[in-house]
Amino acid sequence: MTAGERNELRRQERRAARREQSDPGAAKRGAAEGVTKRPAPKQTATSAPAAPVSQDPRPSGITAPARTERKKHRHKAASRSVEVDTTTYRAGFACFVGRPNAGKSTLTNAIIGQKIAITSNKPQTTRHVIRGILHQENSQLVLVDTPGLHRPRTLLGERLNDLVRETWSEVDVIGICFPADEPVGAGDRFISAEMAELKATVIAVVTKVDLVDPATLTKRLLDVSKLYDFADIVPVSAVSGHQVETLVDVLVKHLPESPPLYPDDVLTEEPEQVLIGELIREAALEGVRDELPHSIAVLVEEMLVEGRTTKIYANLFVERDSQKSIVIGTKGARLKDVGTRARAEIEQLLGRKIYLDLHVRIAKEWQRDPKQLRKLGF
Ligand SMILES: Nc1nc2c(ncn2[C@@H]2O[C@H](COP(=O)(O)OP(=O)(O)OP(=O)(O)O)[C@@H](O)[C@H]2O)c(=O)[nH]1
Repeated sequence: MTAGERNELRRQERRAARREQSDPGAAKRGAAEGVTKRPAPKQTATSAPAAPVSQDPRPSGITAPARTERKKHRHKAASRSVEVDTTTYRAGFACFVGRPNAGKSTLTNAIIGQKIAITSNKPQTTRHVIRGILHQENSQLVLVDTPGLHRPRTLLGERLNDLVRETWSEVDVIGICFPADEPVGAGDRFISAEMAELKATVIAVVTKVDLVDPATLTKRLLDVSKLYDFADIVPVSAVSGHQVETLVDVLVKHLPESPPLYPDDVLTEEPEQVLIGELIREAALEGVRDELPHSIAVLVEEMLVEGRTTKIYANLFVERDSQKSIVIGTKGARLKDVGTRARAEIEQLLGRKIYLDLHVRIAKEWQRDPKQLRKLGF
């Protein structure tokens, strides 16, 4: 071995030791991540029996509440001491798709039981692929959150579409979300048609059922059932929790038999800084009535732990001067408000006190500039 080779070997050993020190689970997770790249064989998913058909006058395949007495839709992480029976254990990836505002993020949060995806009543606020992991005794459900599919107008739009299609091709189950309070439309037909070529099992999720009466729901379920040959159709309300557990059961039923893909203490793969950035962006979007959602990006520049407080320095990027004034508001009142709301959310996420330093900056045309997009994490 040459001196150069010896040095390289030592460098590699040092790097591995550092990695292990800073994140002892990394090696295990790394191995698990490899599984996501596998050409996921659809083993049991396609052959799994359909969910029990209810007595309701609904199309076949619609899944009625399996257990009416189920208390809550929160799930505890499986205890470490639980022996995993890998012969019946299922693990895999699922994602929710659907038109903007269909309730995908809210549903992801309801299933994982922690605020990991970003919700807002403005369409198109979900940008990052955020994985939430639901650990149950005999299954592990990895939820991938994607933005919607759109006619791209900018480089960002194209990247987002690529991301969506890439995600669709990697998951085991796709749940198309149809809001119960809106009629089935062209967007729903477009998304359903996109499913034909995919290897994943496709189910329909009729969301926000708390907003409609039974007759409207029945009509919506029938309309949805005509769109595609869904493996199951599940009506849910992420807000009331109605049928959220049933939906989890259905998703899990369609996962392949597989050992766990992640250690049982992992809730999301998204780094803390990205989650914090998303919470700030969500706060900044509140009450904005124009096209601003597409133009705001947040980058958490630095996080410093000082005693019991974590200091967070973040930049809020907009594209134009006029947008900057909107975000800041009269005499800075709006930005102050954004900071207060974001701080409360972040403190809840981190479970400790934070000091938040927010700056609004202009990054001209960032949605069209590859360098800026990279910097902002796209
Ligand atoms: N009443 C009711 N409202 C819901 C429910 N699920 C979501 N919402 C509301 O619908 C709006 C959109 O929800 P999101 O979860 O952000 O929708 P999304 O599909 O992720 O939206 P995009 O990120 O735009 O694709 C929010 O205001 C939610 O609070 C539900 O089950 N019941």
